[in-house]
Amino acid sequence: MKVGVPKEIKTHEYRVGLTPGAVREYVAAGHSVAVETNAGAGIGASDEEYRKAGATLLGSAREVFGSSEMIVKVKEPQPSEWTQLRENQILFTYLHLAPDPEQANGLLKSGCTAIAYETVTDANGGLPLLAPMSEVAGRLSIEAASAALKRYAGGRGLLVGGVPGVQPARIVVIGGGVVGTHAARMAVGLGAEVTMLDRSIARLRQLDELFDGRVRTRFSTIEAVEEEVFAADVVVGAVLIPGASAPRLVSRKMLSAMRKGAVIVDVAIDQGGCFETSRPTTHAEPTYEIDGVIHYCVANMPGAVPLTSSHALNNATLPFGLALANKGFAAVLENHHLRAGLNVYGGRLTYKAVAESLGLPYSPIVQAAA
Ligand SMILES: NC(=O)C1=CN([C@@H]2O[C@H](COP(=O)(O)OP(=O)(O)OC[C@H]3O[C@@H](n4cnc5c(N)ncnc54)[C@H](O)[C@@H]3O)[C@@H](O)[C@H]2O)C=CC1
Ligand SMILES: CC(=O)C(=O)O
Ligand SMILES: [Mg+2]
Repeated sequence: MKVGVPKEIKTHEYRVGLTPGAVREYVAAGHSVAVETNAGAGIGASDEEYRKAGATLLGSAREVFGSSEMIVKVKEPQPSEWTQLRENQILFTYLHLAPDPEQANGLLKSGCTAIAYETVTDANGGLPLLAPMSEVAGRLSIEAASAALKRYAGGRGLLVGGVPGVQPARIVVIGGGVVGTHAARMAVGLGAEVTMLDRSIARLRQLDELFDGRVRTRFSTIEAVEEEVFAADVVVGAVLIPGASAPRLVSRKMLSAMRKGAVIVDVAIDQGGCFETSRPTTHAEPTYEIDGVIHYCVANMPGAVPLTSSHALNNATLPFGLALANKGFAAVLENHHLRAGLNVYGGRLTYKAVAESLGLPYSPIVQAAA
């Protein structure tokens, strides 16, 4: 198959869809890979390294889109990219369509076959192509909170771990999945007082064991969220209902009763965010303030550490990408984990929670492929 890798164009996005190492694997499997010049600059991978790995370098995204049967990216396509996608071309990338009707419309119009990393599943009930970036974003969330808590940044002026004799920051993590767990690991490591909330009692039991009593766990109800948020110095939003818009768990009214100078890091912003007052920000201007509370809502957090993130992402996407390159759309029909990633096919939405969030018709894949 002809595989194409354009350079990422989202603000301060430095990751790349295929590393030179991954290109080598595709080429070894008999595929041709076209890479846009400078696509790997953000991870220090030169055009020469891509050439050595067996790629053909092309001077523009237009040539890459125009000549490839499958496009492998990192972030959701931007408006100038939707218009370059065509019928039956496979797009393999993060999409986060639920809160993004414009992108959804662009992809539906293109007729492309779009497989979203974030809804591909594995045999353990996990999301294997979201997990590596959730690990990164979870860990980064505490770095972001720590920066925003500084007084000059508008925060309360708290050191996350405190010092002997002075209490540390109270960090509340809503959602105890991959992001939440990695946020908690960093927060515990820095010496914060950590509370995790989740809707799954089974998950709360696992977290209790994992952290050996070092974090408090709490079942997530409106009352619990309210009590915890009011007493928090930092709140990390880390909930997910796969494919769907994030549930709004912290209202504007709750926010207004929070401590002044407290920080919220809404990692779930790529699915629309779990605070009523969240709106997506970029690494260029990551924070804003409402009611004295600092909001950090960067939708592509792992883009800030592209070297770590591109390798972690490629490790996870490689087997799925190779299956797509080897078998084309048949791979989607054959493998139910890859099929769970199919969000758009032939101008129809094939992922139920996405269609419901957007208020658009849903077509089961069997019907869409008929
Ligand atoms: N902003 C960014 O750069 C990035 C954002 N993300 C996003 O972070 C979010 C979380 O991702 P993961 O941790 O991988 O998901 P996950 O599926 O591993 O964990 C989500 C957790 O939320 C819990 N949950 C659902 N509803 C809840 C509620 N009402 N109250 C409390 N907990 C609830 C679930 O039980 C689950 O344990 C997703 O929206 C993901 O797309 C992930 C990576 C990067
Ligand atoms: C998951 C996601 O949105 C990201 O890695 O940018
Ligand atoms: Mg988006």
